[in-house]
Amino acid sequence: MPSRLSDAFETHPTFQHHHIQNLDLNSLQHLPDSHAWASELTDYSLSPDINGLFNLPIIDLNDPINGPKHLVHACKTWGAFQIINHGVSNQVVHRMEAAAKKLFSLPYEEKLKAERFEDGATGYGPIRISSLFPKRMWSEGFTIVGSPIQHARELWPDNYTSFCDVTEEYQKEMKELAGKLMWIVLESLGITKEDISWAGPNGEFKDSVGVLQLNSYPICPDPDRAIGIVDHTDSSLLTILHQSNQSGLQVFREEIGWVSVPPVEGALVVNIGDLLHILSNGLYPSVLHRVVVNRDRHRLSMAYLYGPPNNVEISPLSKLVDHYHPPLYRPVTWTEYLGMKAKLFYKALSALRL
Ligand SMILES: C=C1C[C@]23C[C@H]1CC[C@H]2[C@@]12CCC[C@@](C)(C(=O)O1)[C@H]2[C@@H]3C(=O)O
Ligand SMILES: O=C(O)CCC(=O)C(=O)O
Ligand SMILES: [Fe+2]
Repeated sequence: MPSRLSDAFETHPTFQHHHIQNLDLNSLQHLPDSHAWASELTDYSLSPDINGLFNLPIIDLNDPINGPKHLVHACKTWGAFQIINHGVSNQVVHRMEAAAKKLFSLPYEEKLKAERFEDGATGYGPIRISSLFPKRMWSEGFTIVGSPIQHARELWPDNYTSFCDVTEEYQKEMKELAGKLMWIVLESLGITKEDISWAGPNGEFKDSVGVLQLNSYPICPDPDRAIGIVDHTDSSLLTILHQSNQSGLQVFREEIGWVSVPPVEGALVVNIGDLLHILSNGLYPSVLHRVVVNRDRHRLSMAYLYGPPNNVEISPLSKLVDHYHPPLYRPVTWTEYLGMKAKLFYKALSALRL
């Protein structure tokens, strides 16, 4: 039985296709065939005037009256929302953003020194799911599970501590906010601290695990035929996302389509992931989202994927289950679920259906 999150990466390595070469996206004048997706991908974006009719709800965490009301609606219909007054200082976010920019603007050969291994968790490279697709995505990633010290040493032998300090500070802030958000979301379902033993005696989610995913989307010579990150749901309980001041993120709404989420200065985007979908017995479904790229401006994002402690089995909360609402999913640990996702991808959640 795997017990650490990184075991999921060792037991389920994702192999890169031999026929797709590693390319430095930042230097390409034309879209190579390896990155050219069928054009139906980006065709489905809403036109700007229609998109303006559908706005991802913005929730003020300091508003005890309207906040919770908007939250329930957002969780049920969008699977995502933006938050303001979240308590994370702008400085911390901007320090992390600057560190990420510094990393991605290194020469390609330098970045490869910090490459993520096929069976590893931390490091530079295409996102983990990219090997499941015949085409490459127009993005570079840097995944951080725990401390990035070994990889930072490769990149900046004489000055690796500053990158580590900034990520540590950011992860700490994110973990605290994620715990806070968990209770806001859970309380909206009528769940209290007694209902979740793994949250710890004070409900502080001390042993919960977070993964920091930095994403860079270089300027793209042919954005209509490329995709930054293909449509997916996150495996997390919830994900806290900072997007730099450049649009690109889209969330899928049934009967509407792909809605763009314009960046709001100082706001963070929250996505519901598959594990919260399971925990809420499907009441709060995980959100399908993707990233489109553009011709003029580089884009950066930082996603904090928050999950339960390793070894904790997530299953529909008993308070949400009764004779009329039978449990829809069988119990699963995050590690086990990541392994399923690496094999089944879109079908991973339904494979857990009872
Ligand atoms: C703990 C996680 C969760 C991962 C895999 C692993 C490390 C990085 C996460 C992401 C981040 C980018 C999208 C995604 C789909 C990907 O390819 O890598 C995510 C995936 C998941 O949510 O399933
Ligand atoms: O870049 C973004 O806005 C989204 C990134 C994302 O979906 C992820 O890292 O899981
Ligand atoms: Fe995502």
